[in-house]
Amino acid sequence: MKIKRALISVSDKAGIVEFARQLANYGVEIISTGGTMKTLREAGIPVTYVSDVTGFPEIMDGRVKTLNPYIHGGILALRDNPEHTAAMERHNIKGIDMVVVNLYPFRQTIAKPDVTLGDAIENIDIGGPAMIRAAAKNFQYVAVVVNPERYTEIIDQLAAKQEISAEFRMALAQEAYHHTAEYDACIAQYLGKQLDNGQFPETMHAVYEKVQELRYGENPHQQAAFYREKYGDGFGIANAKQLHGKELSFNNIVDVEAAYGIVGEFKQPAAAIIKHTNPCGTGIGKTLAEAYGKAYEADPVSAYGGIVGLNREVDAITAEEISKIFIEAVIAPSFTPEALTILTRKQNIRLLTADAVDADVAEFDIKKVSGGILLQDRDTRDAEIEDMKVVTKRPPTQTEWEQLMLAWRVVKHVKSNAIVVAANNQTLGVGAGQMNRVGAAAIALAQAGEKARGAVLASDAFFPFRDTVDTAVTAGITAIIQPGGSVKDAESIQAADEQGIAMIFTGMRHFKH
Ligand SMILES: NC(=O)c1ncn([C@@H]2O[C@H](COP(=O)(O)O)[C@@H](O)[C@H]2O)c1NC=O
Repeated sequence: MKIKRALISVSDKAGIVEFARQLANYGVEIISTGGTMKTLREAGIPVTYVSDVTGFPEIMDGRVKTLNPYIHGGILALRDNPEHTAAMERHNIKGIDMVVVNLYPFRQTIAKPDVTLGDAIENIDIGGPAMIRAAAKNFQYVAVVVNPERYTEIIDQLAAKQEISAEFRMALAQEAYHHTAEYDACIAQYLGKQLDNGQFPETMHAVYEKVQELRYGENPHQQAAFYREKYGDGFGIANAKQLHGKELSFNNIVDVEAAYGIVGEFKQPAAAIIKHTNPCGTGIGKTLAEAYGKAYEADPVSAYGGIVGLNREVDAITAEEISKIFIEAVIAPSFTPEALTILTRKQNIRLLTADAVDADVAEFDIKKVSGGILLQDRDTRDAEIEDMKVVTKRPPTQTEWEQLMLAWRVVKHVKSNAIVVAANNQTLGVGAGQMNRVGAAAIALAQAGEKARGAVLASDAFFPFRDTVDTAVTAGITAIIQPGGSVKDAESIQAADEQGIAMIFTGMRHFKH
């Protein structure tokens, strides 16, 4: 299919002069709207003004410029349909074989802090999408170009064969419909916000772009790919930079997310080691190396093959410690050059940096169920000592308070039913994903062993019975943090008081399913 006439009407004029010049060199006649025409003519490229084709001026501040049968007939005519070609002849409509359009910058306009509804509305492109959709529908005969990144490939095809291949025209059409769909979705979302339709939209049009295909999914027999929000703010795991190591696996990505989530809870240097999305060890310290050492010591057996999350720049001392065992991946805000030298000695270890997600980012937590999704706010509420209530006769000591806060911050990230035992700025035992709470406590306490004597215990949800308190005290726990709210709270409090331990209620639950 030879390209004889091209209509170019672009808001983003990047690369357009060079592209149009090349088209002109191949003998393509170029038609353009006012601004584009000006840009091209100033560059010395011959251009036919769209008004000279339509016989009509651009009117109403450009709201109507290409919405005309001379344009749309030229784009939509089926070139091998005698009725269509007869109509072209009868009405003196000439074919348009290529449409190069990018749209009024609606998304950029509404991103401006002082944007008015009027500005937004004026930036809704009408003529552009009409031409794009027409050209995409008629891709058998017409090439549609919405993405400036395609300019080079188009010129390459013209250089090689003087035409655009049928396969490429279809791919361009598909890209074009994605483009207009995204554009309209953005407008609908914006208008929904103006109408204050509530926090949860009636219809969701999320736009994700593929980051990479993965070797496999959760298991080798499952195929998988990784996507990120196309118009996100650039934070979080989907925007992490991989500095070194093997390609991330599906499970690595999930675990890296978990690791970064935990260490993001802490203001002081913190480290977490993740296995199957649960933290087998978490530590805090004055330095990152100290925090990592505590996280590792918490459960050295499970740490093997784990994913490490750190909330400070990784220094050489920490890097040396990490490189002592096999670790799958490390995520941190940054690495010093020395740390990178040490860690990259290991060929396979994946090293990632990412911007943590701020608590105030209005992002939904989304969970997939068959046939739908569940949306909720992210669980970002910070634990403040002032919000907590001492319910026992004995209040926690200062040290107990510190360890209780550590355990509480960690238990939030452990699969429910969850129990965390902690002392000396590290977790000692983690009971994750159990079907009853006392079972989770038994696992965490067994793992802590003798170290549970004088340690503290956190529970992600209330105790339905006093049995967990009794089990904890028997193992040597001296203070407990839990949400409270059970009908049998009084029995748990009595159990704590009888045995002289401290207990605090947070009034907030941290289930994680
Ligand atoms: N109204 C129309 O008929 C119309 N035809 C093309 N446009 C848009 O006008 C823009 C280019 O305008 P200019 O060449 O004047 O800078 C493009 O983003 C194109 O999508 C139109 N503008 C908006 O709807």
